[in-house]
Amino acid sequence: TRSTRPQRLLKAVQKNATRGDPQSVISAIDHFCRHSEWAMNIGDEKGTILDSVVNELNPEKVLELGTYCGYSTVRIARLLPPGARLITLEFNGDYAAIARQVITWAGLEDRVQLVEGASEDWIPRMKEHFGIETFDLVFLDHWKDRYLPDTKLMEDCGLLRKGTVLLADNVICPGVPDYLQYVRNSLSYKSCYFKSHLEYTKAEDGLEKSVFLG
Ligand SMILES: CCCNc1ncnc2c1ncn2[C@@H]1O[C@H](/C=C/CNC(=O)c2cc(-c3ccc(F)cc3)cc(O)c2O)[C@@H](O)[C@H]1O
Ligand SMILES: [Mg+2]
Repeated sequence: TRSTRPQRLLKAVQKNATRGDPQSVISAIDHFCRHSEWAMNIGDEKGTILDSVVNELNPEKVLELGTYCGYSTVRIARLLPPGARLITLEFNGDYAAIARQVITWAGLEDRVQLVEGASEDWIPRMKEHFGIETFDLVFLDHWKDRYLPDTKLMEDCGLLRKGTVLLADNVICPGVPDYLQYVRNSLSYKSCYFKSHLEYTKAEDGLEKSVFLG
């Protein structure tokens, strides 16, 4: 049967990227998505905004919701100090299998914990299962109608501390209106919008950075 797009993306990484070189993995995926097949990675333009937020925060504990093929996982993990940890949640087994191989090709498996499961099942288990008290950074890039319920769940589970940053992809395209309204109007967040473009296109999209005020 025909291969899937994530399988073809992985092949492109294994063909064009150097093992242990995260930047070459990022470039190989961006080249594949620009010249072969579009895929819903954050991409190079929004990716540089993600990079700047990670570099500014220097986070020890990072949570990613929605791994997909592991592109943003590699972007984040490559900037983390060796002692830091990135937990990424992915409930589609096929995507998780691809992402594991992309992360390993980049040589970042020691900093990344990919959990195959749904965010709503695993957010409540972060403390007892991973010994995580609070996160320094959360990157939201999963189903758009899940950003708001999962944010409220993280609040309820005490996973956010004063200063925790939520960074959300796609706040314009496909859009997350209920989430945006919440973080922009809640007294518990200081929110700002980083205007950019939908990955590999000229369409407008952007990231919303929201600091939890406790
Ligand atoms: C139980 C559901 C909620 N919990 C979840 N827990 C764990 N993983 C979850 C997940 N939801 C979804 N996922 C996974 O996240 C990923 C989903 C991402 C959804 N992203 C998008 O729809 C998206 C879509 C676009 C897009 C934009 C324009 C367009 F014309 C077409 C698509 C661009 C993006 O950057 C996107 O991120 C998948 O790998 C999925 O299996
Ligand atoms: Mg996205």
